[in-house]
Amino acid sequence: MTLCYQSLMVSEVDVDLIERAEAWLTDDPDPVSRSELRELIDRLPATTAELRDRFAGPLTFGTAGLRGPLRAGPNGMNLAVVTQAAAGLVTWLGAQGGEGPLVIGYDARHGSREFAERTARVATGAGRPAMVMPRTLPTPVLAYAVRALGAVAGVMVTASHNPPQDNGYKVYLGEQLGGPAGHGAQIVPPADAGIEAAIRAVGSLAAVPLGGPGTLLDDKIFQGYVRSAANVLIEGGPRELTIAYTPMHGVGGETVEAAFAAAGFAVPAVVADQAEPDPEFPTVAFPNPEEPGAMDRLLALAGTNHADLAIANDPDADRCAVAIPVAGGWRPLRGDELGVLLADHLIRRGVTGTYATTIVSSQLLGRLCAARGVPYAETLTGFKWIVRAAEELAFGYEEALGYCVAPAMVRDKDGVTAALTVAELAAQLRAEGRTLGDRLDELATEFGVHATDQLSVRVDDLSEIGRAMGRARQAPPATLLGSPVTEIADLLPDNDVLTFRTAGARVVIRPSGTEPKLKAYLEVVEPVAEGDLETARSRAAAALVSLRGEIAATLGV
Ligand SMILES: O=P([O-])(O)O[C@H]1O[C@H](COP(=O)(O)O)[C@@H](O)[C@H](O)[C@H]1O
Ligand SMILES: [Mg+2]
Repeated sequence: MTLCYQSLMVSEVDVDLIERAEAWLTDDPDPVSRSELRELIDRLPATTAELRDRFAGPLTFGTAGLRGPLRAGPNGMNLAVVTQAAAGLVTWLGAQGGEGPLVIGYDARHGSREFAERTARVATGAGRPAMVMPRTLPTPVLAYAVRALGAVAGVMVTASHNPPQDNGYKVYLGEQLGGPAGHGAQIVPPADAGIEAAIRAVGSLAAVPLGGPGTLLDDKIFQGYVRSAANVLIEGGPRELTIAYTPMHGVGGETVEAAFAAAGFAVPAVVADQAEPDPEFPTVAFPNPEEPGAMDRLLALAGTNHADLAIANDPDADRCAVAIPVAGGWRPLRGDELGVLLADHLIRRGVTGTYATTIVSSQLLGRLCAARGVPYAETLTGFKWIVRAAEELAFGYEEALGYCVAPAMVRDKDGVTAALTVAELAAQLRAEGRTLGDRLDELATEFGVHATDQLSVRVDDLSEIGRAMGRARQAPPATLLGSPVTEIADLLPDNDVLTFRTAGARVVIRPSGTEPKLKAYLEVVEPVAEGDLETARSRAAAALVSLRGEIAATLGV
């Protein structure tokens, strides 16, 4: 290859970079990506940093699959990367002796459908049957389909709640390769590393055979999901409830409406300008119900309608956020609050099996389970771990607004069945003249106020996260909120997770596996003296504010 790019200014490293970029470009099946890279090369050295970033490494399976910005090169989501990922996946499935079809779903993001179709053609090209979802549908419908269709594996093209410029690739295994607890769950080690190795071993993309489009699934899969979702609830229970809902410009709307109708609820009022899928997510800064302001339109609608409950899904509808009416407005529940409400509800309903959450979620679930004598388990962050906590899983949740209320139906978090179950609980309480807030008060009085918060730092430069973690490791706090730190637990080298504990507080710090963010999960526990919940709540709230400041100082952020 002749290199003539302003040779005086191009260093040795850049020569290597240009060679890699040229090689990738030549093999890239997408003309738009090719011209994007060509332009970056042509504009060197001004584009050195950008080009380096594009080739900094391949995307890897993080907390929830491959995820990254839509852009050309190995460190982005594009047709070349998807072709390679699909080819690696089907090779690995074959090498493992996996039998059965690959089922493929997609959300409404830019590129999602094209990536799903490409995945199907790579599968059929390798002789593996492919089944493609009939239209844009929620992630939990794909996770359901992996189980319901006896698939060898599943792929969901989605970047969930990430910004519009991102996309991603979630991979699920069927029972044969995933085992009973991993049947229809997202991949974990060693499968993820095995698949990554197979992806790296894919040679020229031009040599990857492309077959037909696979089988387009009909509406039966959707109807099957809706029926099963409605069956998660107790038939004939109270259904009187006014609900406001938003799919947040994502794909949850149709499924939620159908599931609520099938379960006997009145169809929720939907935020009109967020009802249809829109890859630009035009009315929200980030389409993530955890982000400030994302639920504003929902809460306005809930207020106008005098709703009992406001529910939001994230754009791929595997998360569920809930807000409840309080004096003078609406209060979004934290994931930990809804998690313990749902667990408490299922325990009362007599649902047996293990109740699970993650090490970054509230400690209240463990205390509730101990008091009620039900099995409890804790796992690393991510639903791929939660659902494997036990084969006989009753329920799993994580603080990041994820809930699995029906593990025999969907072995992943499911924002639709979670919405139905919280509606069932709210309707039941309403029939008794009580509210979700009342149940939270009872639980806090019994177990103490478990107040949680998250310090989340978004970075432009990923190395900032490593530096902040380094500072916390080198100079951990001796005290927090005036109490001695009694335990420092570091999960390195296996997991980049650091925990500090005092008598009344716990802090867990880790980098996000899905976004360029550092996350510190804060919890303070404040006993309720003589039934004075208000005092305990305000103490806990003040303590959280101080703890946030102390941890920010420890991290230097
Ligand atoms: O994006 P989703 O809705 O699929 O959610 C994904 O990301 C969340 C945040 O992960 P992290 O803290 O590593 O960014 C995880 O808790 C969740 O289990 C995972 O499925
Ligand atoms: Mg999601």
